[in-house]
Amino acid sequence: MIHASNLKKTFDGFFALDGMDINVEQGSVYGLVGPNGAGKTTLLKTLMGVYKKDDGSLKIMGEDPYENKKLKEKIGFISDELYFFSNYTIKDTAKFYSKIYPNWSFDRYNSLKNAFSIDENMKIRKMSKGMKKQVAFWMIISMKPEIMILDEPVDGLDPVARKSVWNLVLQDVSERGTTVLISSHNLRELEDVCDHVGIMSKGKLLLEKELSSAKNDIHKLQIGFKDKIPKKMLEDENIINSSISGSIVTIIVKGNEEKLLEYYNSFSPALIDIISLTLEEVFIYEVGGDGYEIKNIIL
Ligand SMILES: Nc1ncnc2c1ncn2[C@@H]1O[C@H](COP(=O)(O)OP(=O)(O)OP(=O)(O)O)[C@@H](O)[C@H]1O
Repeated sequence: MIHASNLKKTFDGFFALDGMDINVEQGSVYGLVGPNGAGKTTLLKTLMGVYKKDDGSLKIMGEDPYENKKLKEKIGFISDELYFFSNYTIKDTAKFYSKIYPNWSFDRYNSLKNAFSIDENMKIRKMSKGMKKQVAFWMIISMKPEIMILDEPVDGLDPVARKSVWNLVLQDVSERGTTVLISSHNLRELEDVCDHVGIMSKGKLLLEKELSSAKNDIHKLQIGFKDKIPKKMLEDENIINSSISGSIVTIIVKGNEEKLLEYYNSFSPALIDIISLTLEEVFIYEVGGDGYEIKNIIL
């Protein structure tokens, strides 16, 4: 759905995108994580055709987005800075969007009134930052776009509103197969909603992962023995890291959970526990030697 490779974008000779690659498949919810200045907004604005790429290849639904009005009608964008006509009410804003987006649905707009519980006759200029964000979600879901591109979308929303907008987005994904690309500083926020995560730093993608496989591949085991820890057990080549404290060994190991338990149980431990890894830990172990770099980025 979204395919970019070796994408470059400069500002006065500075490479804000410096060989960026990204692949977002249809129906997936892709989280793009990176620190301040990584180039997330520049990427999203290039995808939206707001910026013209300097180099590399970029295709959205097989087309170049730059100055491509027809394509943009199929994409809903929540920018880091929201642009609304401040004198418009929500209702006026909905009418305005209905003329731009051919898939716009007033049925959907009306059905969402309860979900947002903001008076549709309220003027945008009277709204708080969080209320405007909610209006942005109300509009984008009513647009029924094929792709949603969301730049730091839940910044400024309280936890209840966050939960409610994520539910609406995920419901849209499951009902219509919408493709969603979300940028955020917060890996934890994305962990619950995304099926793919890309880590970006200095204009490049460091790592891209499918989350279900990421979490199933690496395990943390705590194994306790009454007597000595059998040395042979630690010769398993899938072990990424191990530490010993008294008669307990903690290991981070790659592989299938059932097979691992079978292997480690064969050493007759007194106890064996599988502890779930956080996504941050998975990424850190995954990049191995570069772990320090990634640690600074995602924690
Ligand atoms: N219009 C611009 N003119 C000049 N430099 C820019 C412009 N937009 C972005 N940059 C530079 O490009 C780099 C990437 O910025 P960008 O806003 O894309 O990062 P980001 O990952 O979205 O950061 P944040 O998380 O802080 O929003 C930064 O060094 C920034 O200073």
